[in-house]
Amino acid sequence: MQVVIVADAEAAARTSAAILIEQVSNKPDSVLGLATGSTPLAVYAQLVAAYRRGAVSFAKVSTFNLDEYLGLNAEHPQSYHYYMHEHLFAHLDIPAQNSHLPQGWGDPWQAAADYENAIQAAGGIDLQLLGIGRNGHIGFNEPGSSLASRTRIKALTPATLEDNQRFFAAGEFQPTLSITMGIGTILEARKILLLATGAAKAEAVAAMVEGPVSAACPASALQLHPQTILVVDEAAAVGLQYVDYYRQAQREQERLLAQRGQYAQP
Ligand SMILES: O=P(O)(O)OC[C@H]1O[C@](O)(CO)[C@@H](O)[C@@H]1O
Repeated sequence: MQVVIVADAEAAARTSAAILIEQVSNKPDSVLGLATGSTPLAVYAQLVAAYRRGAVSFAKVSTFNLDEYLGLNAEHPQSYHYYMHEHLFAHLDIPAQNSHLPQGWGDPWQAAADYENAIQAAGGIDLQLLGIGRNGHIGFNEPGSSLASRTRIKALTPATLEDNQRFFAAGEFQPTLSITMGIGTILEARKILLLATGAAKAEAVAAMVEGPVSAACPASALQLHPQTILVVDEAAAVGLQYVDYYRQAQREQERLLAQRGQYAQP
């Protein structure tokens, strides 16, 4: 896993957006895996800004989101369909039919199977953007999830329900079930970019990077993925034991890339 430590949440969003833009510039018909939650919001704002200044086009891109609540329709303000439309899709040139989210209504078993098929039919995900829950979840794969799991229904833990309670009004229906890509599904993405910021994520980040590969921390499964980049700010990196090494490796990587540029000169 490549660990990139940057100063703050703003720098983390900038770095992550640059990676996504590079992906789309290199492969305009990229299939992107997208995430929700508070963390990616600043990344999406950067993508919208880049699109508006003409730096990138998403006209050929397809997207697949990680997850959705069960029991909310696409118009519900807390649904991830609504979130993605509000924060990203309404502001970019992605054709509407190219954006996919798991369906939180109707037959969820059928929706899960259809979602897996749609990802396959699109040729698989080129770059998957992820956040991480305080309990180490990715998507809604809560602790205890099979590391080989596929898109399916998943019950939310009390910790996740509590974390997400702030988005629902008092007395409003808050879903306790979700439909989420599985960990096996996520691991099939060709590249993975996980973004984590703030002190509340430090423990989960340490477990993901330096703990054992274990269903107790679903994000630790990313240790098995050959092309994962983790972008963290200083606050989320405080629990990492080998932080000096990650910084050194980052410097070496930059030096090598600069050299490669030199060798590429005619
Ligand atoms: O970025 P936040 O709001 O801390 O959310 C943490 C995680 O919880 C989820 O929203 C649940 O799907 C993830 O997508 C996200 O990475």
